[in-house]
Amino acid sequence: MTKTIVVKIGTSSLTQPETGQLALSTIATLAETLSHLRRQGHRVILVSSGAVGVGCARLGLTEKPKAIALKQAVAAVGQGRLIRVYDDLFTTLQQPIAQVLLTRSDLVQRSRYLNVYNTFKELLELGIIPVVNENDTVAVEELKFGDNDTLSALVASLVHADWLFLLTDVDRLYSADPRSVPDAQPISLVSNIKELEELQVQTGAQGSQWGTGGMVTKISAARIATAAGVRTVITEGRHPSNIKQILQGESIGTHFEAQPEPTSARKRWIAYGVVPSGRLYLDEGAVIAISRAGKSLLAAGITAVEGEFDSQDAVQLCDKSGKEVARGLVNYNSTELQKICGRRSSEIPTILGYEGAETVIHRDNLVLT
Ligand SMILES: Nc1ncnc2c1ncn2[C@@H]1O[C@H](COP(=O)(O)OP(=O)(O)O)[C@@H](O)[C@H]1O
Ligand SMILES: N[C@@H](CCC(=O)OP(=O)(O)O)C(=O)O
Repeated sequence: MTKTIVVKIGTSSLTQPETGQLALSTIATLAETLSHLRRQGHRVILVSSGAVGVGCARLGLTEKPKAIALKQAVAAVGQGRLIRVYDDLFTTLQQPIAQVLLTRSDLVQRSRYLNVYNTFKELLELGIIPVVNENDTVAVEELKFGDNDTLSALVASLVHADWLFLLTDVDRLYSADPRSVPDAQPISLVSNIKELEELQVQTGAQGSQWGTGGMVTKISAARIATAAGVRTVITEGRHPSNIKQILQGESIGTHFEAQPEPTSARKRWIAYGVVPSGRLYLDEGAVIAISRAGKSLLAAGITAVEGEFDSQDAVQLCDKSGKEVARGLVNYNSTELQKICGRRSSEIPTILGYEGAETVIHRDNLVLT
């Protein structure tokens, strides 16, 4: 049966750790594996990191630049090199590819989000493998995916993928970073992401020398993808052909099972596509009403409003400790909400001088995070 498969490969697998030069045999095997999957009729998307790493190697830099402008310039050098190598390899295998560079702002506006979706759909229908990366050269700090684990999960969610493979420089997830904790225990299956809290998995804050985010961003990517119904696997990038074996049922790497009832595409866009422009703090009753009873948010349950936003913008909904519990699109702007928070719906027309919406966030526009 045809499956939609998103494969993300990190810098640590694409480059040789000692020299920073391209790991050509890995990239060639990856191209062979993905072309093979295409020939079997699967729809394949590659999310490839490496622009900064490859750019550094090209320019003889021995570590990742910290200054943003330099990093953006280096990425521009590296992305060109990277796509050239991919195109040569895939062309040798008669497999057409396309370069898709995205920024966070491409997913913020619903119309642009749908546009990106349509482009992917068209490319996949044409039998092309899109090679995706963040457009590092133009991305601004406030509107960045920041890491390609998150980007690949958002792409997998957008295209309703069946599988997301996160290829990295460890063979699977461990109970702690195996580099610093030699007796860390391997984890093969995560049926529910909440299990990881119970298992007290340690992920450290950083990745390898050239990587971004380490295991933390892979787990948060698995959370986004599995909530969208995408089975996610963390496995070793050095052996991309493992993907074929995994698809045949072999237990390689760490598998995160997809949630049985994925949230709707529109709610996923609210949760992960849009960037929230403010925060609403809720009292306990409101938290229970929206999270357990699936109710809409009313002004009475809001204790404080933070940030400036317009009606229909996205905001975070937080409990009294500041922990985010949900996100949603508001029916009032921040000035109006400052006036009506904590007040009953029947009082709103008198306070504002006009009839407003009955709810602050309708449950159709509200998603638990
Ligand atoms: N619990 C853990 N299990 C496995 N690896 C971990 C864990 N915690 C931290 N890591 C580290 O995460 C690194 C992979 O992340 P990263 O360097 O960002 O890779 P990539 O470039 O593939 O995105 C591994 O090299 C490993 O040292
Ligand atoms: N977009 C950046 C990669 C960011 C990133 O997540 O890197 P990695 O942790 O190696 O997957 C680049 O192409 O260099």
